Amino acid sequence: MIAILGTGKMGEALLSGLVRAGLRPDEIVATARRPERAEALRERYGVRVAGNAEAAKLAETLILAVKPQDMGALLAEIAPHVPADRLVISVAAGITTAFVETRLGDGVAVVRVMSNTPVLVDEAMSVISAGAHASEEHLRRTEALLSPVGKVLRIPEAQQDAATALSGSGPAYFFYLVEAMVDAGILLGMPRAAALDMVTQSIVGAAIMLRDSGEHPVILREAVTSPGGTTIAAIAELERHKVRAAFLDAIEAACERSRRLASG
Ligand SMILES: NC(=O)C1=CN([C@@H]2O[C@H](COP(=O)(O)OP(=O)(O)OC[C@H]3O[C@@H](n4cnc5c(N)ncnc54)[C@H](OP(=O)(O)O)[C@@H]3O)[C@@H](O)[C@H]2O)C=CC1
Ligand SMILES: O=C(O)[C@@H]1CCC=N1
Repeated sequence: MIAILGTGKMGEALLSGLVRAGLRPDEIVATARRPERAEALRERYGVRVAGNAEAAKLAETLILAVKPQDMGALLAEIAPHVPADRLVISVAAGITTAFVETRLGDGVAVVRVMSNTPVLVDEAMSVISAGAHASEEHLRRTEALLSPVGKVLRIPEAQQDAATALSGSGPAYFFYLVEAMVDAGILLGMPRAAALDMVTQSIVGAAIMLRDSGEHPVILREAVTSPGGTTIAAIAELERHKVRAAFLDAIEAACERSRRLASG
């Protein structure tokens, strides 16, 4: 039995992925703070819903998916009900494995995960790190849960905040970029729906080329950039507006925020 504690956006994305991957709904128990939310999850997926303490007792694997600010309260609530042989997977930004271990005690195995919302389309990027008591087997169990919904990479825990800033938040940067490009299309008099189609297909095509060609992004960009042409006119403006520097600063800020999240 797998429990998802705090089934909001990320918890539900993971839950739907587990169901798509073939887990039976009766092998999953979900918890939520509001009864109407729990009821909606039960109706949508046929999973069992329960309180946190009951779910912690029932499941061998617990996925903690509350916001970082709510993690202390959740751990205090479940600590008396988590036997030492459980695997506890935390997907919260900024929450260290030590934070969870200290509150659950007794050598419980903790794996820290940073995934992202493309889990909804089985294209997640999930990075995982073992806590002090998590073994190779615990990492394998975590990989088995996450690999049906995307790519999984093991990283040292010291890199988790950087990964949160890059791939955890990453999809938001691309959506933001799409919004901006569609607005540019509107500025040029393009209908919104057509502009969105053009930008979406361009980003999908570019992403697949990046993933499947094995080429460096610089090579792929240079192939689009004709001497004296349109692309270099646009790139010159992006450079003039320091867009590259803005990305460096933005992702550094996200990493710094991740580091501070556990303290509220
Ligand atoms: N969204 C994303 O792209 C990503 C999020 N994450 C991480 O996932 C976690 C959740 O984020 P997200 O899904 O966006 O946030 P949400 O607010 O959508 O989900 C958190 C859920 O937990 C519920 N909750 C809070 N406290 C409790 C409790 N004590 N018992 C049961 N349920 C509780 C909340 O209930 P209520 O609705 O009543 O507040 C809410 O539904 C965060 O830690 C975040 O860092 C990681 C990667 C990507
Ligand atoms: O914005 C956040 O804090 C969460 C973590 C990574 C993506 N969303």
